[in-house]
Amino acid sequence: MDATLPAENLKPHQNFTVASISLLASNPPKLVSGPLSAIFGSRSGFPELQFFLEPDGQHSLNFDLRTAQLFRLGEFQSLCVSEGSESIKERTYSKGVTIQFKEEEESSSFHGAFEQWRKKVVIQESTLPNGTASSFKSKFDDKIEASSAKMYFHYYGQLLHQQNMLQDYVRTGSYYAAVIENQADFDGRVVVDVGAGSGILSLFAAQAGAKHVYAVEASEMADYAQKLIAGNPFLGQRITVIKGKVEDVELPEKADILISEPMGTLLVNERMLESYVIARDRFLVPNGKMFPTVGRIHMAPFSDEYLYVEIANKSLFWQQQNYYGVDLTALHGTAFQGYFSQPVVDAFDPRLLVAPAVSHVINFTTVKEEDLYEIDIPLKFTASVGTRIHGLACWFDVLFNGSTVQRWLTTAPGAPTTHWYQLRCVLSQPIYVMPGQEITGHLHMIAHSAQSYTINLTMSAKMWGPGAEQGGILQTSSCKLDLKEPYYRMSQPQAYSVAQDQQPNQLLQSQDLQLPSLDEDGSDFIQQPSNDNDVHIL
Ligand SMILES: C[S@@+](CC[C@H](N)C(=O)[O-])C[C@H]1O[C@@H](n2cnc3c(N)ncnc32)[C@H](O)[C@@H]1O
Repeated sequence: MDATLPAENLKPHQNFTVASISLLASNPPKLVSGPLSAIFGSRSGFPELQFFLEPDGQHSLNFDLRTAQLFRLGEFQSLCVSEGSESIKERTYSKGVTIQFKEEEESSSFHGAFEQWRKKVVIQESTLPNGTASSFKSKFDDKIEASSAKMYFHYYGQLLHQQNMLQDYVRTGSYYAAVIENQADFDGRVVVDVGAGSGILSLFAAQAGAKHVYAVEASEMADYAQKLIAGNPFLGQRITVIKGKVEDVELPEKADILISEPMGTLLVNERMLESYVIARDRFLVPNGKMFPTVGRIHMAPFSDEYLYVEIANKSLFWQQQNYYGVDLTALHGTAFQGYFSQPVVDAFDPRLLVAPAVSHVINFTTVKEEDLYEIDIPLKFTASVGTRIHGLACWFDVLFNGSTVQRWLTTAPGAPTTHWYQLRCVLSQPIYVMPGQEITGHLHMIAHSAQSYTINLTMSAKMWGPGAEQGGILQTSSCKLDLKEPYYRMSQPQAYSVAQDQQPNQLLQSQDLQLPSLDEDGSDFIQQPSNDNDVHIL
C-alpha cells in the first residue's frame, strides 16, 4: 500500500450515491433499493464506510475500513466484505453487501475513495510517535465485545457510580495518602491518570506538585472530569483531560509516573489491569513509577454452613411439583448448578477461614498484558481445624511503592470494608478435612471478551470418614464460575452470627443435606440455620 499520500488529501467525509445494495447476511440476500447514500468518514479515529438504508438516516450498515475489502464483480457491481472475527485458525466475514452502481464512472470513483480511506489507516500507523509499526486496530476493540464495552463505559459515565467509588473512603483515602506521602514521586513530574473517571486522582497528583497530568478517560465521565477540574483552577491548569481509551489516544510526552485505579472484584475483574499495562508500555518512561505498583490475590479455604445452605436453598423453588399445575422439578438440577456458578461477594468474618492464605503476586511494572489472559494459581493449604470446606475465599491488596512511603490498600476480611468486599467461590459438594490435613487444588481463570473471567476451581483433600481408610481416599470437588455474574450478598442479613464463645466453624452443620444431581427430583426442603441467639459481628 502507498503510504506516501498526504493525509490532508482525505476529506473528513466523502459522499456517494449508489443505485442499490444487497445484504448478503440475509438468506436470500435482501435487496435495498436506492438511491442510497454511502459515506466514507471516520468515527473514533477509524475510517468507516456507512450505507444509509433509509432516507431518514436512522438505519445504517457500517464497514470498518481497517478490515473491509472491496471487490469488483462487474462494471457496475462490487462486493464489500468486512472481517467479523479473527482467530489464529480462521477468519470469518460477518458482513457483506453487493453494491450496484448506476454508472461505471461512479463505480471507479467509489473504488478510488475506498482505497484512499484505507490508506489513511496506513498513514496513521506510520506516524505513531515511537515509530513502531504497531497495528492501528485498537487492542481494546480486538479483545472486548462491543456490547460489553458499551455497557461498561455507560456505567462509568454516570456520576452516581463515580460517587460510589469516591465514597469508599478506605479506597480513596489510601490513594490520597499514597500520593501526598510520596510527594517526591509527583513533584515536577509528568503523570498519566489511566482511566481518570471523575479526575480525582489527577487532582491528587496535581496537589502533590505534578508538572502536568494527562487524565485519560474513555467514558462520558471525561466531560464531567473536565468540569470538576475547571472548578479547581489552581490545580486544573496543570491537568489535561483526554477523552478516549488508553489503548488508542496519543499523548504529547512520556510520563514519569502512572496513577490508576484499575482493580475489579478479585483484582482482575473488568480486565482493566490490561489497559493499565498497555498504558505503561505506551506512555511510561523506562523505569517510571506506577501507583499502584504491585497487586496480590490472596486465597484461603473457608467453612460457612450458612452460606452453603442459603445458596442450596435458592434452587428449592424448582422442586415444586405443582406450580399452577406445572411440575418444575426438571429444572431443579440446572438451577442448583446455576446458583453455585455465581461467586459470592460480601464481607465475611475472617474466622471462617480454615487455613493460612496463599498469594499470587502480579507486578504491574513487569507483567505482560498476555500474562493476564490466563491465570493459573496452584493451591496448597493445611487445614487448621476439622470441618467441612465450602470453597475458596479470595481478596486482594495493592502496594503503592513510593520513594518515601510504601502503602498497602487491602480488601482483606477483617480489615475496614471496601466497595470490593471479598469474593467466595462456593463448591456445590463441600469437602471434609481433619486438622492438619492437606488441601490442594487450582484456581484457574480465563479472561473472556465480556471484560471478565471464567473461573475453574478444584479443591482436593484426603478424606477421613466412616468406611474410608485413613488418608486413603482423595476427595475432589470442583466448580466453574463466571466472575461477571456475582451474587452480591451484602443486603442479606449477615451470616457470621455466632454466639460469642462459639467458633464459626462449629456452627450448625448441614451434613444431612440432600445434594441434588442434575436429574434429581427430590422434594426435601433444606432448612435455613436458625438465627436465634445471634450476635452480629459485622
Ligand atoms: C474504577 S474507575 C476509577 C476512576 C477514578 N480513577 C477513581 O479512582 O475514582 C475506572 C475508570 O477507568 C475508565 N476506563 C476503563 N478502561 C479504560 C480504558 N481502556 N481507557 C480509558 N479509560 C478507561 C472507566 O471508564 C472508569 O471511569
